[in-house]
Amino acid sequence: MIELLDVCYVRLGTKDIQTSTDFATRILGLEVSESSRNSRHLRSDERGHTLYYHDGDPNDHVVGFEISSNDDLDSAAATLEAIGNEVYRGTRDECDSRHVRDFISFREPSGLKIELVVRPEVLGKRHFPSRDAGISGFSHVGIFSQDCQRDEQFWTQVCNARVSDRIGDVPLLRVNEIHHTLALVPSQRGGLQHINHQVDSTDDVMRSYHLLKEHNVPIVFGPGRHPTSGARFLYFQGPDGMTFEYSVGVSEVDEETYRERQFGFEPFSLCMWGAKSNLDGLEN
Ligand SMILES: O=C(O)c1cccc(O)c1O
Ligand SMILES: [Fe+2]
Repeated sequence: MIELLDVCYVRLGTKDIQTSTDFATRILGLEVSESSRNSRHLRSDERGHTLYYHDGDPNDHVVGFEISSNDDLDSAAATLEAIGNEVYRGTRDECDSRHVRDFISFREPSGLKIELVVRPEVLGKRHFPSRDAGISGFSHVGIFSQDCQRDEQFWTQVCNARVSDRIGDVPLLRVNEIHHTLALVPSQRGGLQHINHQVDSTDDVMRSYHLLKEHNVPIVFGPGRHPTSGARFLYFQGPDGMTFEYSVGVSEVDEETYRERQFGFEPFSLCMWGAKSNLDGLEN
């Protein structure tokens, strides 16, 4: 079994690196930690980077997960190859550009590229974002799934993820004590559905709601509250059509006593305040 410790970064291609950087710093509230002609590393917490933009195809998405050691990386590679996945080992240069000791990559069943990473860099220097959005860190991703039941099996049976809740057949999956690190959202396509950052307070969610509207950033869903994790949330659209979420108050799970719950596939399962969802794959 592959043991995922946490999600550690997202890598996104973009047709316009400057527009994407401006959005990430001036609107979303991240900090540029490294910059080259065709790429930006962006910080949201103590980690060296949690989002990476590079010149390229906006449909090129990668999600990185941390695992604990090189031994675990070798056994993960063997596990994935044994079930028919092609596994790629990162070169020294590729590891250096990610600020990780080692990584492998493969494609999950719906086609999204996943990197399993050992020893991602943490910085002693305090995170100092360019806009005070109240971000406390990168927390979870939604990924599109062409077959939620098949993909849930992959994540739970190969990668040791656990189901915290299901909304219809949409599983919210945890890899540690946080309610979910991964959500599988039905779609014909693969790739990333949304990128979540936690903020400090409901005030931060509401302050951003007004700021985003002032800047004509499309609001996709919210403000609202998820009955599943308990988080107050706001979803909005960033560059290249990517959806970003701010949320606060996501619950933690006691592994010994928690039992997964089944929510109906209906609007109040997504928002207990009654907001209507325009989320791709979760419209109501
Ligand atoms: O936080 C949640 O519970 C949640 C539920 C549905 C979809 C999401 O993106 C979520 O973050
Ligand atoms: Fe989310």
